[in-house]
Amino acid sequence: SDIYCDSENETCTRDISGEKFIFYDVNPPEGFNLRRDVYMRFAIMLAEAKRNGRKRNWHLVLPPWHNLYHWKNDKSDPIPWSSFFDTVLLKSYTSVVELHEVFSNIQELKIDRLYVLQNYPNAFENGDFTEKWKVADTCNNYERSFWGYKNISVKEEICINFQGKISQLWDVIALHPADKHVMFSHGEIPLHDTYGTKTYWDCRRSMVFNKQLIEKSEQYISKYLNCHTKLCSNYLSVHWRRQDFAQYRKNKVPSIAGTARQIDKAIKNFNSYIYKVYVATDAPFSVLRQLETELTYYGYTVFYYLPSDDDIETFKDGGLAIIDQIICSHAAYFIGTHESTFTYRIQEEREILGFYSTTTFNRFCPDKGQCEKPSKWTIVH
Ligand SMILES: C[C@@H]1O[C@H](OP(=O)(O)OP(=O)(O)OC[C@H]2O[C@@H](n3cnc4c(=O)[nH]c(N)nc43)[C@H](O)[C@@H]2O)[C@@H](O)[C@H](O)[C@@H]1O
Repeated sequence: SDIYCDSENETCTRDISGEKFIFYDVNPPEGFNLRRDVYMRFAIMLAEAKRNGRKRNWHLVLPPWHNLYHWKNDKSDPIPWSSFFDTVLLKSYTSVVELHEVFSNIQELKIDRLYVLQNYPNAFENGDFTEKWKVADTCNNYERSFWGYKNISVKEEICINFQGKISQLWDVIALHPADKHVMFSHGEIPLHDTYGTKTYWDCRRSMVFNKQLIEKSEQYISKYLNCHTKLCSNYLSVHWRRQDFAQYRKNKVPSIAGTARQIDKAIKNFNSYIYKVYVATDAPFSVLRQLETELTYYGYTVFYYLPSDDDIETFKDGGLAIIDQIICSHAAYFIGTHESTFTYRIQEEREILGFYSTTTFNRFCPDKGQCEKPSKWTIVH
């Protein structure tokens, strides 16, 4: 009803004059996989309101991937969500738009209100964590980058101390009911209304990777790992997070020899006919080769995805990480890294694929000391 076509020029445009948009941004050092969770919080907030017949004219703007701290190769242009995800499926979950789509009708964007979210100085005032928000007296510095877009500006900035569930943001938005473009910075501060519920998983299932990434990963699985189904039975996969984890969490992650030992033990306990190990890692190549040597000693053949220059150009750091995640998610058995959101997203993917959760919620332990079992976030249909 809001689409107007000009039959002479054979063009159609959408009248967006009555439409309203939520923009959000995330703390710069946060990585790709936490950002995916932050997206879900906003998408669910909007979807749930719409499910209750409210906020029909509201849309969520997908913040482009720009200047991610871990993505050394992708520092220039903002990357749209379609480079990584099937946006048709994202849109089927709730009304989301890419930022470049917002600019299909306008040259410049003035955001009515930018709410800079910030934590309360003491989250447990009086010993309790209570949900609350208020306009803050003092503001933390927030550097506006607008994902590299030079034609975005803000009419007014308001700092909000915030703690608790994301749906409270509707009350914040209600401070200025006439606003059409509202932005939240530090989108990671508000929490999910419910975690691990059907609502969570309905949204999670709509986050399907794009076709090129799926095809590339499936080609690898078929060609090198010799598996031609979704639930492979002939290889084990690991997400071996190193870099800052190996440096700053020494007592939480295993040594290289310890890693190989744990992989061997897991295979012997699970299915001793497996002899292929797929390693997804952010470790430097020399360290990966050391792990390979250890695993070869145990009799395993080690696989990893080494992108060509063309692959790097096409898929970018984000796509290469996703290819690793997809290959891990199809393995007969998976071992991940404790407290890594990269690992969590693989575990979710495996839940969606239908693996037994005993093959999924496994973690590397430190060589010595305590090793509590990983939490199990099993799927709800
Ligand atoms: C402790 C926190 O951990 C958080 O990391 P964590 O949850 O593992 O998960 P991510 O934030 O996604 O990891 C950061 C980035 O590291 C690369 N990376 C990590 N593991 C792999 C892998 O197996 N393969 C490939 N190709 N790339 C990998 C990838 O670019 C990913 O976007 C950090 O984002 C935070 O800054 C903080 O350091």
